[in-house]
Amino acid sequence: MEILRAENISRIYCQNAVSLQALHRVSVTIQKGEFAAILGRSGSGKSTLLNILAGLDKPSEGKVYIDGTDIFHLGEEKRTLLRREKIGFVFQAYELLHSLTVIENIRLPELEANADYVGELLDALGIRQYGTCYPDQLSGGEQQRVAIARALINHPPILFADEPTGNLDSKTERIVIDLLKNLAEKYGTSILMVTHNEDLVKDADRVIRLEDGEIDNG
Ligand SMILES: Nc1ncnc2c1ncn2[C@@H]1O[C@H](COP(=O)(O)OP(=O)(O)OP(=O)(O)O)[C@@H](O)[C@H]1O
Repeated sequence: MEILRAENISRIYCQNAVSLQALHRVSVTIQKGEFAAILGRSGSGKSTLLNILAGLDKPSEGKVYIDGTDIFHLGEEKRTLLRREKIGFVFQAYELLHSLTVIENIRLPELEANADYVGELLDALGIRQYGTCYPDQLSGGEQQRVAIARALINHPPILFADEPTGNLDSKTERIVIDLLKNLAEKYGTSILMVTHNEDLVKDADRVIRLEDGEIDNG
């Protein structure tokens, strides 16, 4: 069963009267529960593709279906609601709110979140002791674990992660990737992770290689 299907995605950026084709007719399908990695060099279009698949940016051409819904056929408001219901997003730079505690950050996308589930995520990610701390008091790896908990709080069927360990040392990177994988397996979440690190893609069920904005099937 597929959770995401993208058909012939192209993205052209226009800047200073110059246009740049960042993606050219990229098609991708992600199955329920699958852990897929998008691998490619800097500038190959990885972040552009991830942002479009997550509905954060619009393609110049092409369609994206999440759980069967054509997301760019929806108006802005409905797309935001669909994102809230179906998508979790983990950013390289964590993007936590520094004036909120760890627990407040985690609950932010889902203020009605069940307290037991918040506790379960805190335990699973080994951050229960930091619940009332502020992000600045935590290490980078700990902050990324908070960001993963926040991304999972709404039980999304698909989790997008853009270089989630890009700011971490290799030991912490391993811990974060293992946690991400274990949680996704536990909750049946699909993961689509962008990386340029060949070592990390060994964990993935499937690797999608991007080169100059195109899928490299070679
Ligand atoms: N907002 C933008 N305006 C204009 N050009 C952009 C914009 N965002 C990205 N680009 C260009 O599109 C191409 C693809 O960029 P993108 O960030 O998707 O690649 P990437 O593979 O994620 O790179 P990195 O690994 O360095 O993050 C690059 O040539 C980049 O300069």
